[in-house]
Amino acid sequence: MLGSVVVGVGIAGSVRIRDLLAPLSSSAAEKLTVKGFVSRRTLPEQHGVQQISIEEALSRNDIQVAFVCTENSSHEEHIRQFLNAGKHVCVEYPMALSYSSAADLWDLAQQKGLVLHEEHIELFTPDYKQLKKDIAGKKLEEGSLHFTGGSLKPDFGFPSFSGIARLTWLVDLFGELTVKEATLVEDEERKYMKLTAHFLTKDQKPLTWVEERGVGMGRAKHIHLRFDSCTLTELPAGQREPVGLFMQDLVLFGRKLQGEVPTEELQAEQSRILHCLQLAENIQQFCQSTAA
Ligand SMILES: NC(=O)C1=CN([C@@H]2O[C@H](COP(=O)(O)OP(=O)(O)OC[C@H]3O[C@@H](n4cnc5c(N)ncnc54)[C@H](O)[C@@H]3O)[C@@H](O)[C@H]2O)C=CC1
Ligand SMILES: C=CC1=C(C)/C(=C/c2[nH]c(/C=C3N=C(/C=C4\NC(=O)C(C)=C4C=C)C(C)=C\3CCC(=O)O)c(CCC(=O)O)c2C)NC1=O
Repeated sequence: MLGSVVVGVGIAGSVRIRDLLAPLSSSAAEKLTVKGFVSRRTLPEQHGVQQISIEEALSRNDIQVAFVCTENSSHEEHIRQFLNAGKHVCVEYPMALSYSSAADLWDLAQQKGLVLHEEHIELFTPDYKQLKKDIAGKKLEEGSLHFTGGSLKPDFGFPSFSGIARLTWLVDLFGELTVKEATLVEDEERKYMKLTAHFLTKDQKPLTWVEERGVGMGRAKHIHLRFDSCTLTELPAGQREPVGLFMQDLVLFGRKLQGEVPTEELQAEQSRILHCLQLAENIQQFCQSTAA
């Protein structure tokens, strides 16, 4: 059994505590237990789990794993602390707010012989799984993905990083991309922002990503994907699954801890994650150079 600590008790951290207390039976998630949680606030017990200090979490021998569920701006620092203390880390996406930080963290995990796992629940959603099946083997001519959602606090980072899940979809579906242009429109008073990024695929086909957030905007994704044989204008509705998204991620992390995930799969995942973070950084640079 591996003892774990959950750092940051917001939406994601609370789900992690709940899932660790009731792991999917007969899965690798059952190898994890929860020993405590860390928060900047003083909180009561969460489902019988007690608050501990970060120092205790870092030093206790019965804690071998940390779940980093805080705002994005503090992920890097928390990951570094726990890896340096010899603990495996599962972090909610994005692992860092720059490409070079992420690459450094990965080197550190490798040096220490520890698992560093970045959660990507967007790849487990029924709609995504169905979309991926539906377009398998088709040749993209051009496409767009438009996300809308409520406004985020500033410590979630530049929108190409907080929206890394949309980039992950595009890269997982269409392979490596090149950023051609990106712009950001912001209205701080209205807490509104719209990021538009233009990419080319390896086959030189154009793809557009729009990430739009504002107070009261509903969480939604709109697609327009034109292939050689057909055009998709709506996300397919996938079959709802009995196992929750964060639980599916927990099982994957558990399998990594057990050494059950093949090296090629780990390497492909790491390349995808680093490529997405590189794209996020390129987008940020484009936006900042046009803003200057
Ligand atoms: N909510 C969701 O469905 C999903 C969230 N994520 C990721 O999960 C992470 C957290 O997001 P949410 O839970 O939605 O945000 P949230 O705002 O609900 O929670 C963040 C929590 O971390 C706490 N925190 C911040 N700094 C801390 C520190 N130094 N020590 C201890 N606690 C600290 C805050 O008080 C807050 O409760 C983000 O990285 C996000 O990208 C990823 C996928 C889905
Ligand atoms: C209701 C308020 C609500 C909040 C505050 C919320 C926050 C929230 N959801 C996220 C992702 C996500 N959130 C969900 C799904 C949910 N997440 C949930 O909290 C709930 C109730 C669902 C409903 C099933 C999914 C699937 C992702 C992954 C990215 C995606 O595919 O959109 C993220 C990470 C950044 C991002 O990708 O946008 C945040 C901060 N989600 C919400 O729905």
